[in-house]
Formats: sequence, C-alpha cells, structure tokens
Amino acid sequence: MRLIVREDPTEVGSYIANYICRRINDFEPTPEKPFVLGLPTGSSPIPTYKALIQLVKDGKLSFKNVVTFNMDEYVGLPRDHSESYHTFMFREFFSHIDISPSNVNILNGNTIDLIGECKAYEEKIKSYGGIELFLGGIGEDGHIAFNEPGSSLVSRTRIKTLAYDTILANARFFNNDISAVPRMALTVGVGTVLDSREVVVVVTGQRKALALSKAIEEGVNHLWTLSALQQHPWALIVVDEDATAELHVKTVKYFKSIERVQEEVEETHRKLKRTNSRVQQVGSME
Ligand SMILES: O=P(O)(O)OC[C@H]1O[C@](O)(CO)[C@@H](O)[C@@H]1O
Repeated sequence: MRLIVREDPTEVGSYIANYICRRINDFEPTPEKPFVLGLPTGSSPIPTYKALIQLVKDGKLSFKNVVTFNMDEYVGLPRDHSESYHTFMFREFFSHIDISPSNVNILNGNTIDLIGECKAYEEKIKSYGGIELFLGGIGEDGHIAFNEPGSSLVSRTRIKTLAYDTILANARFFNNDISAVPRMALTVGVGTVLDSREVVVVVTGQRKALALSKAIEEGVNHLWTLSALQQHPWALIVVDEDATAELHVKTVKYFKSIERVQEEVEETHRKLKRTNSRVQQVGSME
C-alpha cells in the first residue's frame, strides 16, 4: 500500500485526476477493450472530478472508451432525487465529459428485485473482465463504499443497512433531516473492490483521520473495512494534511520517503506491462 499526502483537497483531487489520466492513456482503451473504472460519490471525490473534467476539456483525456461502475446507491430514493447517486454523478461528472451514458453503470436502488440487481451488477463487472481501477471514498467510520463496520471482508455487491453514524454524517445532504436519509443502500462489497486490479482511495479532512490511522496503522479488521486494502497488491490512498492528524509522525515520514522513488516504481510497472503485452502478442502469433 502507498500513502500520498498533499496539502489540501484541491491538490489531492489534482493528484488523483492526473494519476487516473495516466492510467487511462497508458491503457490505450478501445471500444473492444475499454478501461473499466470504479467510481465513488460523496464530497471527497468532487475535486478529483473537477480536475478530470478540466483534463477532458484540455484534450488530454477522453472517456469515450471508458466504462464506469459506481460503488453504491441508496435504496428507495427516486433516481431523479437531487441526492440520489445517479443525479450526483451526472451533475458533478458525467454531464461534463465525453462518456457515453450507455457506458455508465449505477446500481438501481428502486427495482423490485434488489438481490437480482446486485447479482447482475457483479456479472456485468465480470463480463468486462473486472475493474481496472477502483476509485473509492470512505466514511468517518472507515467504511469503503457502503461496507459498514462488521461487513465481511470478502463481501460482494448486496443490500446494506447504513450505520447510524453514516446516516448522521449524510444528513447534511438532506437539510440536516436525519429522517430523510435512506436507511439502506446497495453497495459493491469489500471483495468486489479488492478484485479490482488497482484501488485508489481519497481521504480528506480531519473527521476521517481516526479511520485512516485505524486502516493503515492497525491490523486488517472488519470494523474498519478500509483496512482490507492492506491485502491488496496495488493500493494507493491519497490524503490531505488534515486527514493525517491521527497518524504517527514516523508513518507519515515513511510514506513520504517512499514517494520519492514512486516515479521509478511507476516506470518499472509501465515497462513490465508493455513487455507482458508484447510477450502475449508474440505468443498469440505462434
Ligand atoms: O466524501 P464524503 O462526503 O465524506 O462522503 C463519503 C461517503 O461517500 C461514499 O463514498 C459513498 O459512495 C461512502 O463511502 C461514504 O459514506
């Protein structure tokens, strides 16, 4: 796991957007081989979405051959409600980029067959060969997607009852009316996220500081589901200074020191990928 610390949420957003841009461009997606991207909602990813939109406007990035899968959606909130994750994604991101709506996948929290919806979502992800990069957000209780404390660390897409802490935290989007916040959501599982080839998580603000320290300085624990990332081979958490408030100084120093060789690591990774695809091409010609 790597941890990248940036000054504030805007710098975090710009770092992640440039990172995703590089990944998509290196992948060279086509209609037959699209780049499959997992996406979150919440306030934390907004600076990333803004920076990605700018990259598209500047002609440095295209979403034409990108297929997206959102992490979660409330159950029972009308799709056109201002706080549904469907509305959020189009308002904050999809309407401003060149993605085809047919390449956008968001769980339907209003279907009568919620279990079937979750199963079909997993199948659809599989049909694309899995997710290349999952961008995630976390809650104050350390949940990734809506995998609340106590979620199985091998869970798949399913219906989840939201923790009271999450309902309280999200009440700010519903005029601070706790009774207006949905009690349930559909969410990809921890296992679904861990199956992605790469996971990038955005964590900003002091209110996430405890969750961050639990997830990276303590053991893998279902009470802080973000900690499951410790078992992922290619995970990156990008945070602002405020989110580091509960970390040991030596933890921050360690991650800052390994960032210095990050470029080298990335270049090696890119070279390996290129070599592997050449080997595969030669193999298929034989
Ligand atoms: O970024 P915010 O506003 O704290 O919201 C985080 C919430 O958004 C989510 O990422 C939902 O997709 C949850 O993981 C979390 O509850």
